[in-house]
Amino acid sequence: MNWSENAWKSIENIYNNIIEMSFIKELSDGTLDKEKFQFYIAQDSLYLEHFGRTLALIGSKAHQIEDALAYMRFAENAIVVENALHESYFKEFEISNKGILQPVCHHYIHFLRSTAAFEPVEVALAATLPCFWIYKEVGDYILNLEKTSENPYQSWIETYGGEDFAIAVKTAIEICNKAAENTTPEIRNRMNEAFITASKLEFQFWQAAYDLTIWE
Ligand SMILES: Cc1ncc(CO)c(N)n1
Repeated sequence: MNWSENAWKSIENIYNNIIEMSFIKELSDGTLDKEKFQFYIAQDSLYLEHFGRTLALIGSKAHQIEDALAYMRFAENAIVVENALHESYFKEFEISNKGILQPVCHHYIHFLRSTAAFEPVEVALAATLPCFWIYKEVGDYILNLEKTSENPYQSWIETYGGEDFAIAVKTAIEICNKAAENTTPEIRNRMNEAFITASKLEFQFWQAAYDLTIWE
Protein backbone atom coordinates (compact mmCIF):
# COMPACT_ATOMS: atom_id res chain seq x y z
CA MET A 1 0.00 0.00 0.00
CA ASN A 2 1.46 3.38 -0.91
CA TRP A 3 1.43 6.41 1.38
CA SER A 4 -1.75 7.99 0.01
CA GLU A 5 -3.82 4.77 0.17
CA ASN A 6 -2.81 4.35 3.77
CA ALA A 7 -3.49 8.02 4.53
CA TRP A 8 -6.96 7.81 2.97
CA LYS A 9 -7.73 4.73 5.07
CA SER A 10 -6.89 6.68 8.19
CA ILE A 11 -9.43 9.40 7.33
CA GLU A 12 -12.17 7.13 5.99
CA ASN A 13 -14.36 7.75 9.04
CA ILE A 14 -13.86 11.52 8.73
CA TYR A 15 -14.80 11.35 5.04
CA ASN A 16 -17.89 9.26 5.84
CA ASN A 17 -18.89 11.83 8.44
CA ILE A 18 -18.44 14.59 5.86
CA ILE A 19 -20.78 13.07 3.30
CA GLU A 20 -23.37 12.60 6.04
CA MET A 21 -23.22 16.28 7.03
CA SER A 22 -26.39 18.35 6.76
CA PHE A 23 -24.43 20.94 4.80
CA ILE A 24 -23.48 18.39 2.13
CA LYS A 25 -26.90 16.74 2.04
CA GLU A 26 -28.69 20.05 1.61
CA LEU A 27 -26.15 21.31 -0.92
CA SER A 28 -26.78 18.13 -2.94
CA ASP A 29 -30.54 18.48 -3.01
CA GLY A 30 -30.54 22.26 -3.33
CA THR A 31 -32.30 22.93 0.00
CA LEU A 32 -29.34 24.53 1.80
CA ASP A 33 -30.23 27.92 3.30
CA LYS A 34 -28.90 30.73 1.18
CA GLU A 35 -27.43 32.37 4.29
CA LYS A 36 -25.31 29.28 5.01
CA PHE A 37 -24.04 29.15 1.44
CA GLN A 38 -23.25 32.87 1.54
CA PHE A 39 -21.25 32.34 4.72
CA TYR A 40 -19.47 29.40 3.14
CA ILE A 41 -18.56 31.22 -0.09
CA ALA A 42 -17.34 34.37 1.68
CA GLN A 43 -15.12 32.33 4.02
CA ASP A 44 -13.98 30.12 1.16
CA SER A 45 -12.93 33.08 -0.89
CA LEU A 46 -10.70 34.22 2.01
CA TYR A 47 -9.52 30.65 2.37
CA LEU A 48 -8.54 30.36 -1.30
CA GLU A 49 -6.40 33.47 -1.24
CA HIS A 50 -4.35 32.19 1.71
CA PHE A 51 -4.37 28.67 0.33
CA GLY A 52 -2.93 29.97 -2.94
CA ARG A 53 -0.16 31.87 -1.16
CA THR A 54 0.62 28.77 0.90
CA LEU A 55 0.80 26.56 -2.19
CA ALA A 56 3.28 29.01 -3.72
CA LEU A 57 5.46 28.87 -0.60
CA ILE A 58 5.41 25.08 -0.65
CA GLY A 59 6.22 25.12 -4.38
CA SER A 60 9.27 27.23 -3.67
CA LYS A 61 10.52 24.53 -1.29
CA ALA A 62 9.76 21.41 -3.36
CA HIS A 63 12.83 19.22 -3.89
CA GLN A 64 12.09 18.53 -7.53
CA ILE A 65 11.57 21.23 -10.09
CA GLU A 66 8.53 19.59 -11.68
CA ASP A 67 6.84 19.47 -8.27
CA ALA A 68 7.70 23.14 -7.71
CA LEU A 69 6.06 23.94 -11.02
CA ALA A 70 2.97 21.86 -10.23
CA TYR A 71 2.50 23.63 -6.89
CA MET A 72 3.02 27.06 -8.43
CA ARG A 73 0.33 26.21 -10.96
CA PHE A 74 -2.00 25.04 -8.19
CA ALA A 75 -1.29 28.35 -6.44
CA GLU A 76 -2.14 30.35 -9.54
CA ASN A 77 -5.27 28.33 -10.06
CA ALA A 78 -6.44 28.79 -6.47
CA ILE A 79 -6.01 32.56 -6.64
CA VAL A 80 -7.01 33.45 -10.19
CA VAL A 81 -9.55 30.91 -11.36
CA GLU A 82 -11.31 30.19 -8.12
CA ASN A 83 -11.46 33.83 -7.07
CA ALA A 84 -13.04 34.69 -10.40
CA LEU A 85 -15.51 31.91 -9.82
CA HIS A 86 -16.28 33.28 -6.42
CA GLU A 87 -16.85 36.71 -7.86
CA SER A 88 -19.63 35.26 -9.94
CA TYR A 89 -21.09 33.60 -6.84
CA PHE A 90 -20.82 36.92 -5.00
CA LYS A 91 -23.12 38.46 -7.60
CA GLU A 92 -25.44 35.52 -7.91
CA PHE A 93 -25.87 35.06 -4.16
CA GLU A 94 -25.77 38.78 -3.30
CA ILE A 95 -22.70 38.80 -1.08
CA SER A 96 -21.47 42.36 -0.68
CA ASN A 97 -18.11 41.66 0.95
CA LYS A 98 -16.00 38.80 2.25
CA GLY A 99 -15.94 40.04 5.82
CA ILE A 100 -13.26 38.79 8.18
CA LEU A 101 -11.79 35.34 8.76
CA GLN A 102 -14.08 33.55 11.19
CA PRO A 103 -12.67 31.05 13.74
CA VAL A 104 -12.60 27.79 11.76
CA CYS A 105 -11.34 29.32 8.52
CA HIS A 106 -8.78 31.26 10.56
CA HIS A 107 -7.65 28.05 12.24
CA TYR A 108 -7.43 26.09 9.00
CA ILE A 109 -5.53 28.77 7.13
CA HIS A 110 -3.05 29.31 9.94
CA PHE A 111 -2.54 25.59 10.31
CA LEU A 112 -1.61 25.41 6.62
CA ARG A 113 0.57 28.51 6.76
CA SER A 114 2.51 27.44 9.83
CA THR A 115 2.94 23.90 8.51
CA ALA A 116 4.32 25.32 5.26
CA ALA A 117 6.62 27.70 7.15
CA PHE A 118 7.94 25.46 9.92
CA GLU A 119 7.58 21.82 8.93
CA PRO A 120 9.54 19.81 6.38
CA VAL A 121 8.16 20.28 2.86
CA GLU A 122 6.87 16.67 2.78
CA VAL A 123 4.64 17.42 5.77
CA ALA A 124 3.40 20.63 4.13
CA LEU A 125 2.55 18.73 0.94
CA ALA A 126 0.53 16.24 2.96
CA ALA A 127 -1.28 19.04 4.85
CA THR A 128 -2.60 20.46 1.57
CA LEU A 129 -3.69 17.12 0.10
CA PRO A 130 -7.14 16.89 1.78
CA CYS A 131 -8.01 20.27 0.25
CA PHE A 132 -7.71 18.62 -3.12
CA TRP A 133 -8.71 15.08 -2.47
CA ILE A 134 -11.70 15.50 -0.15
CA TYR A 135 -13.22 18.13 -2.46
CA LYS A 136 -12.84 15.82 -5.43
CA GLU A 137 -14.45 12.90 -3.58
CA VAL A 138 -17.28 15.05 -2.26
CA GLY A 139 -17.81 16.63 -5.71
CA ASP A 140 -17.93 13.22 -7.40
CA TYR A 141 -20.17 11.83 -4.67
CA ILE A 142 -22.71 14.62 -5.14
CA LEU A 143 -22.54 14.41 -8.94
CA ASN A 144 -23.31 10.70 -8.76
CA LEU A 145 -26.38 11.21 -6.61
CA GLU A 146 -29.64 11.57 -8.41
CA LYS A 147 -29.82 15.11 -9.68
CA THR A 148 -32.45 17.47 -8.42
CA SER A 149 -33.41 19.70 -11.30
CA GLU A 150 -32.52 23.35 -10.92
CA ASN A 151 -30.19 23.02 -7.98
CA PRO A 152 -28.96 26.58 -7.24
CA TYR A 153 -25.64 25.07 -6.18
CA GLN A 154 -25.08 23.05 -9.36
CA SER A 155 -22.13 25.09 -10.63
CA TRP A 156 -20.29 24.66 -7.31
CA ILE A 157 -20.86 20.90 -7.57
CA GLU A 158 -19.52 20.83 -11.11
CA THR A 159 -16.35 22.71 -10.14
CA TYR A 160 -15.16 19.92 -7.89
CA GLY A 161 -16.83 16.85 -9.36
CA GLY A 162 -15.64 15.77 -12.78
CA GLU A 163 -12.54 15.53 -14.92
CA ASP A 164 -10.64 18.83 -14.71
CA PHE A 165 -10.29 18.95 -10.96
CA ALA A 166 -9.56 15.20 -10.92
CA ILE A 167 -6.39 15.75 -12.98
CA ALA A 168 -4.98 18.24 -10.45
CA VAL A 169 -5.89 15.92 -7.59
CA LYS A 170 -4.11 12.98 -9.21
CA THR A 171 -0.95 15.08 -9.57
CA ALA A 172 -1.12 16.21 -5.92
CA ILE A 173 -1.51 12.59 -4.76
CA GLU A 174 1.45 11.45 -6.87
CA ILE A 175 3.67 14.24 -5.55
CA CYS A 176 2.85 13.22 -1.96
CA ASN A 177 3.54 9.56 -2.68
CA LYS A 178 6.90 10.38 -4.21
CA ALA A 179 7.77 12.66 -1.28
CA ALA A 180 6.78 9.93 1.19
CA GLU A 181 8.88 7.31 -0.57
CA ASN A 182 11.97 9.49 -0.46
CA THR A 183 11.79 10.52 3.17
CA THR A 184 12.20 8.97 6.62
CA PRO A 185 9.59 6.92 8.54
CA GLU A 186 9.43 9.71 11.12
CA ILE A 187 8.53 12.33 8.52
CA ARG A 188 6.10 9.91 6.87
CA ASN A 189 4.25 9.70 10.19
CA ARG A 190 4.16 13.45 10.47
CA MET A 191 2.80 13.58 6.91
CA ASN A 192 0.01 11.28 7.99
CA GLU A 193 -0.77 13.40 11.03
CA ALA A 194 -0.92 16.58 8.96
CA PHE A 195 -3.22 14.83 6.46
CA ILE A 196 -5.57 13.79 9.26
CA THR A 197 -5.60 17.25 10.87
CA ALA A 198 -6.42 18.96 7.57
CA SER A 199 -9.21 16.43 6.94
CA LYS A 200 -10.75 17.25 10.32
CA LEU A 201 -10.55 20.92 9.44
CA GLU A 202 -12.36 20.28 6.15
CA PHE A 203 -15.20 18.79 8.21
CA GLN A 204 -15.14 21.74 10.59
CA PHE A 205 -15.14 24.24 7.72
CA TRP A 206 -18.49 22.95 6.43
CA GLN A 207 -19.89 22.63 9.94
CA ALA A 208 -18.97 26.25 10.72
CA ALA A 209 -20.88 27.38 7.62
CA TYR A 210 -23.90 25.30 8.62
CA ASP A 211 -23.85 26.71 12.16
CA LEU A 212 -22.80 30.23 11.01
CA THR A 213 -20.01 30.14 13.62
CA ILE A 214 -18.48 33.55 14.22
CA TRP A 215 -16.17 35.07 16.81
CA GLU A 216 -17.97 35.80 20.08
C1 LIG B 1 -11.96 24.84 2.64
C2 LIG B 1 -11.66 24.41 1.24
N1 LIG B 1 -10.91 23.31 1.06
C3 LIG B 1 -10.61 22.90 -0.19
C4 LIG B 1 -11.06 23.60 -1.31
C5 LIG B 1 -10.77 23.11 -2.69
O1 LIG B 1 -9.63 23.65 -3.17
C6 LIG B 1 -11.81 24.76 -1.07
N2 LIG B 1 -12.29 25.50 -2.09
N3 LIG B 1 -12.11 25.13 0.20
